[in-house]
Amino acid sequence: MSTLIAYITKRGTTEYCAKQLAEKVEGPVELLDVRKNPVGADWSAYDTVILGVPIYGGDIEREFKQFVRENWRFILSKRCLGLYICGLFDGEKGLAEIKKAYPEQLTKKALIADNFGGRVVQSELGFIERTAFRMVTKIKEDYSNLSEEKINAFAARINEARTAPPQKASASK
Ligand SMILES: Cc1cc2nc3c(=O)[nH]c(=O)nc-3n(C[C@H](O)[C@H](O)[C@H](O)COP(=O)(O)O)c2cc1C
Repeated sequence: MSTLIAYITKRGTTEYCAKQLAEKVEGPVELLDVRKNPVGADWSAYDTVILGVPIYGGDIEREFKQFVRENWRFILSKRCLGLYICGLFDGEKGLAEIKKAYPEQLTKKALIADNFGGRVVQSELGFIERTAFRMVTKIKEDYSNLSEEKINAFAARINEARTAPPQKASASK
C-alpha cells in the first residue's frame, strides 16, 4: 500500500516539506497538490495519509478546508495519519494553529501532528501582505525557522507505524 501526501501551498514551503517527506517515507508515495486537484484521490490505494497546509493570518485556506471536509471519512479510515502545518509561530501559538487547522477527529486519530516552521521571502510579498506581515511579526528581513529535524522525526514516526503490526496485543501484568 502507498502513502498519499495531500498539501496546499502559496509560496512553496509546504510543498517543499511534502517533497522532503516523500523522499523520507518508505514505500511508494504520491503527492497531491489540492489546488491543482481539489476533487481528491482514489483513497482505496493508500494506507497512509499525510496532510500539510500553511498558516496565513492565523488560519488555513478555504480550498483546503473544503478538501478535508469532503474527504474526512476516507482520511479518518486510514491506518496511519500524519498532519503538519507550516507557520512561523512556535510554542502555544503554533499548537493552537494546528488545532485550528484540522478537525478534532483528525488530530485525535493522527499518529503525529506538528508545525515544521515557515519561510518568508520579503520580495515575494505584495504591499498589503508585506505590511500586514511586518506589523504582526515585526520581522523585516527574509526569515526561516523551517525545521529539517521536525520533518525527519515526522517521517520516522510514520515509518515506524507503517512497519508495526496492525494491532498491538494488550500487555498482561
Ligand atoms: C502575510 C503573511 C501572514 C502570515 N501569517 C502567519 C500566521 O498567522 N501564523 C503563522 O504561524 N505563520 C504565518 N505566516 C508565515 C507562513 O505560514 C509561512 O511563510 C509559510 O512558510 C508559508 O507557507 P507556503 O510557502 O507553503 O505558502 C504568514 C506569512 C505571511 C506572508
